[in-house]
Amino acid sequence: MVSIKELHKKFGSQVVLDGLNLEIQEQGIIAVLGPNGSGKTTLIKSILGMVVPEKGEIQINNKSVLKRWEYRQELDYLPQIANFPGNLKVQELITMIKDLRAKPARDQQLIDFFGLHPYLEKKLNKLSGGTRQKVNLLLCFMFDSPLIILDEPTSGLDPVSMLRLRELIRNEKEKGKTILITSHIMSFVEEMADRIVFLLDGKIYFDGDVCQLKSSTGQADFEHAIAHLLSKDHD
Ligand SMILES: Nc1ncnc2c1ncn2[C@@H]1O[C@H](COP(=O)(O)OP(=O)(O)OP(=O)(O)O)[C@@H](O)[C@H]1O
Repeated sequence: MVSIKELHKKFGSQVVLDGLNLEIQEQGIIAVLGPNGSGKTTLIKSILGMVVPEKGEIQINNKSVLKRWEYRQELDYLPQIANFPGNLKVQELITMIKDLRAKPARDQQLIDFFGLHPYLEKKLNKLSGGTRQKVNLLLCFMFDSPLIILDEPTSGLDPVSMLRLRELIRNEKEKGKTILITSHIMSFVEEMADRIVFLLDGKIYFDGDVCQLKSSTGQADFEHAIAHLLSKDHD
């Protein structure tokens, strides 16, 4: 589904991606982890065509994505920070995104699911951070694309909403989708991820499941295993 070969990206003199290779051919949940600034968002934005790499190749469904935008119709994206105009009302935003994408949408179902009815006529800049995130999740999940990319989906959510999000992601996985997630919430990653991809020094430093991560780092619990990988950053 996603094939990335020898991807290089610099910002000025700062090398962020340094010949990164990644193959995602399976369905399920893939967590992209790494220290702050390791390039997770840059990798995601490269897949989306929002960051243009200097070198390398990204293919989705065996087609190169560079300067071809149609493939975006087949993916749903939750940005880390969504900057919509603050004076738009929630319902106006939902309608605008539906008009732009022109695909069938299950907005009503997700409005019920996240309890967003009381906020539909409120302006975005009047919402709490968590409610705004629920709106962002609705915008992402209301279309039915086979590839879903979630940059920090848990951001600002209370425990009940976190449970809802887990349920939503699991349902999408059961439909046979591929879901790429970045998160700093390790309990969430441990519970949800089928595969962990850990970025360090512009490359994939670890690629495997939670059990393999624990055994390869010699750590019994997940947070310590991740901390062990992070400590390599300072060697
Ligand atoms: N548009 C840009 N211009 C200049 N530098 C950038 C730009 N985008 C990202 N960077 C730099 O590239 C590096 C990687 O950033 P990126 O956001 O991909 O990291 P990340 O792994 O997602 O970090 P975090 O865990 O903090 O979200 C950082 O040092 C960042 O400052």
